[in-house]
Amino acid sequence: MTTTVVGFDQVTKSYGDVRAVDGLTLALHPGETVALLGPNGAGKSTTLDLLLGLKRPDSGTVGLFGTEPREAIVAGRVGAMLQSGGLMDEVTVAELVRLACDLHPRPYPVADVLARAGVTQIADRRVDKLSGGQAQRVRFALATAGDSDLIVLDEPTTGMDVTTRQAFWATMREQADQGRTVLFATHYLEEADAIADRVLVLHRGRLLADGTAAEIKAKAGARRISFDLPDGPVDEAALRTLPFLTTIDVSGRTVRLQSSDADATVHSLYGLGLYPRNLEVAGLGLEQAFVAITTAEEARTS
Ligand SMILES: Nc1ncnc2c1ncn2[C@@H]1O[C@H](COP(=O)(O)OP(=O)(O)OP(=O)(O)O)[C@@H](O)[C@H]1O
Repeated sequence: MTTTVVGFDQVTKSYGDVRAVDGLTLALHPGETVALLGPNGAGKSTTLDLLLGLKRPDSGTVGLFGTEPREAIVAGRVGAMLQSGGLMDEVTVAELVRLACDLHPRPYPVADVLARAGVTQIADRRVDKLSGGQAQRVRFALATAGDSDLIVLDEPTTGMDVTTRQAFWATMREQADQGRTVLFATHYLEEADAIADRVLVLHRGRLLADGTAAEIKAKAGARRISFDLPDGPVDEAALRTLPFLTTIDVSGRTVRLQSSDADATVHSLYGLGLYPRNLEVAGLGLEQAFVAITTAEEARTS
């Protein structure tokens, strides 16, 4: 019995000159909820396609539960919700979900699958007549038609309204609490921050960061500083001389900075003879940390 759910070993995949996945080594374990982040074109979808056996690596190996991806998928160990997953025309939601249940070696009752995905009310609608958010819910139903050990989701909440999104993540949490591994690619960093217990940051097909959201924020190293300067006009040029500054934004008398050494920056602020009011120093959010890490990598590699 292996405890590695997903194993990538030195995996490379190119499209012509574009190296979409570049020497990726990675192991995911049971019960982990893992967010896959990265700018457009970072290789997220290609990584998921490789994992699902939809594409073959040029070199390296991809394993699911210690076997070939296709073997694990045929055994029903993986439920997937892909961005591109077109839904069949001219069938109803219930018919499509029933088909997915029929194909799964360990199916759940159709009524339960419909209810969990919140599509019971639209079970008799044709799938080609659904709104974008409704179609996403149906894809979610298809990914959870049976008892799978790994659930793979590519930008699952795109087009979902707030309530649907919250219900969706509550269901995914239940799945992880029951020991399943959930892997999702997203551009919603606040979702990754709230849901994932492990965050992977991909950049040009390489793994740039791998850790908890807190570790990724710490890795970015920077902190946010904000304050008001109520006395006299704000001398932005003087502020730009502050040490360890990474960004500066002046709006009226309010100044927002990012610094890689907040203590030193604030010390120098007083050194400039300024008297900041409402001074706040805080860590970066995951979104800002993500931007800081990927921007630094762009600068390093270009
Ligand atoms: N079928 C293909 N043919 C040629 N190039 C491709 C193909 N699929 C992807 N690419 C290229 O490979 C790189 C990685 O693409 P991929 O779709 O995996 O990234 P992504 O991180 O999922 O991006 P996004 O966030 O925009 O969905 C990109 O440069 C993309 O243009």
